[in-house]
Amino acid sequence: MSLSLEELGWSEEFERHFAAVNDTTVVPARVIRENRGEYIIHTGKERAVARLPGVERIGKSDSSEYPTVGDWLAVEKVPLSDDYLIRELLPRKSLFERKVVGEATRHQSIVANFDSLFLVTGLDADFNTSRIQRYLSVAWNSRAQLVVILNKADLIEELDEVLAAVKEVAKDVPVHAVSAFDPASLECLKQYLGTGRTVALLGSSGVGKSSLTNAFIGEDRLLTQQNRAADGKGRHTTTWRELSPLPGGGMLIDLPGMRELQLTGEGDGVDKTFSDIEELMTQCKFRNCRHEGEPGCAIDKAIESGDLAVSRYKQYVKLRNEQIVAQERREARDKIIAGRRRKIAVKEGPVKKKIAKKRKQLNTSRSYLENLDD
Ligand SMILES: Nc1nc2c(ncn2[C@@H]2O[C@H](COP(=O)(O)OP(=O)(O)OP(=O)(O)O)[C@@H](O)[C@H]2O)c(=O)[nH]1
Ligand SMILES: [Zn+2]
Repeated sequence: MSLSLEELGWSEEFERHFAAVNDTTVVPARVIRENRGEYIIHTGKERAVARLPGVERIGKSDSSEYPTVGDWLAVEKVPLSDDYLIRELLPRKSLFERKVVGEATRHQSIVANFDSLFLVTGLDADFNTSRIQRYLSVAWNSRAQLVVILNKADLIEELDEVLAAVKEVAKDVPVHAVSAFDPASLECLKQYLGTGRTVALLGSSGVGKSSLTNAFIGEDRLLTQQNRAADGKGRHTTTWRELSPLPGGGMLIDLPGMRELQLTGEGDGVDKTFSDIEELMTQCKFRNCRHEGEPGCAIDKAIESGDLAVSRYKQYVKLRNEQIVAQERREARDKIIAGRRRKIAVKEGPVKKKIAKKRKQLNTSRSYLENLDD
């Protein structure tokens, strides 16, 4: 299938980056799928396979240095072959990464260069606002427009109540209640789509991402592509994820369902998701306030007056603590890597001090929190 570069999401920004590569043997291409180090790209003219040169396949300290779905590349045709060689990874305008399951600190890039990230949850028995807060915290610094999507709106009666509760935690992030089975309800999402725009869907397994994708792409087309992907290399793919063009313009990708999204300790947006609480903390009378009922504690006062919900505060402390632990692990790992690279001892003092300081700021003890009534 032929698609113009603009339809694939090309823009002046990438044009500039591409021009800087300054190599007449390369053409631009977008990664639409990744398969264990093999990339399916689209050049605007054709779909093809692209690979990294042998020497670059290993040895990068962070996986975000490798191309991922959504990336724009400068690629060069391999002589006497249909394949391409990856010459350059163009700078990204947005990136979403997550922690690799089972490994404390390694990151995995998931998708790049998307304009909007749909954080999808289902309005069924599993629904809770804490998960939305977690998703917002993890995704905040992806540099894309975040949108909270409440799917399965057909299942509940007290929709207004739930919407109000979600808007409360989402602050300035738009919230839409939809049903994948009701096309009219999806109209409100068209504003994020259209030619050149890329949308990524993120959410736990079962929230209805595939159903939404089907609704946007059109079931027939998705099935056709799925078959092609499965038989293309004779491989069966269990997790389906490919950047797909939409009939109405724009590109969409359904990210694999994740059980629990974890903070990475770098660039997390807990502070931004809970900016009201961070702001309050600066107003406590004592700079080293533990927020455990000390005189002049602004948190205490806000809880008392009902301006701050205890549940919101508890969720904040939980996510911040998680972030600090992730950060410690990350810093320890970075130190080991740096030490190995330079083969010299790394001074630990300053890092430890920094962590100790951060810890102190969040000293509200577990027992104190547990005794606060929601
Ligand atoms: N009532 C209702 N059910 C829905 C809606 N959207 C999806 N479902 C159902 O929810 C279940 C899960 O939907 P999927 O689209 O497979 O969910 P998913 O998020 O893609 O799940 P994974 O593929 O595991 O990541 C299916 O039984 C769907 O039929 C909706 O808007 N309303
Ligand atoms: Zn305080």
